[in-house]
Amino acid sequence: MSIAVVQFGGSNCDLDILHVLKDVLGADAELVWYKEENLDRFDGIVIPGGFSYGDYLRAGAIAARTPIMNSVKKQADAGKPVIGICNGFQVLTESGLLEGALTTNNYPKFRCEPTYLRVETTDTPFTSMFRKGDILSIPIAHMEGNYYADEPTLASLERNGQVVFRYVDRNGNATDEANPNGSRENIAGIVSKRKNVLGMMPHPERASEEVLGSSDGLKVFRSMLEYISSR
Ligand SMILES: NC(=O)CC[C@H](N)C(=O)O
Repeated sequence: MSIAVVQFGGSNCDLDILHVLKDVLGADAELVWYKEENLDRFDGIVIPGGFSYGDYLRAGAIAARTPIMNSVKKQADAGKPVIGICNGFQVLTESGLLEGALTTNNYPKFRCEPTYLRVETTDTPFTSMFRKGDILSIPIAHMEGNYYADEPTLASLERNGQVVFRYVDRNGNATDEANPNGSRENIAGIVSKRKNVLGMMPHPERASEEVLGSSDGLKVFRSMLEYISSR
């Protein structure tokens, strides 16, 4: 089993993801440069956070048009699991692999802070090891993390069980105060209709070891690895 960690010019969470996959979880993973056009040899893909191409135009807009994204789409169509974290989530919406868009935070500054997330569904390759309603402590670090989708899209995401994480307070309530960026319905992460593509703004790789203050994010990667083994 091998996981591809995609690298664009300006990615900056790539090595953190690699560390978690290889050193913390003992998985086989490697960095793959954005010019790569064939990802057939990989069983899963992670698109890490960062500032790909300086966030010019819109965060993720240029990365979405690089050669590797055609191969990411091909692998997603084949049912392989794909996770986009923060800038990776932005790349996935810009590529059309996920619905909606990430817009500028309602308070238009870069925000880097711990958040609480509620697990809304365990019926995905990325959350099977959680329990529904689990409250996780996972930090955010972004300026364009304000999730937007129109009403019909929000309704269908809800109906299909595609909303995976919501921003909540420490008691698990999805209040306005707990929403760090103005995301519609406190949405912090969604999956594709087929559920094998996850986008989330918070950084599970920054909450994957106790020494970092939380290891709540680790089960996202462990769930993905288990899903790959069971395919
Ligand atoms: N940490 C990140 O991936 C940041 C994402 C993006 N550059 C933003 O600020 O919105």
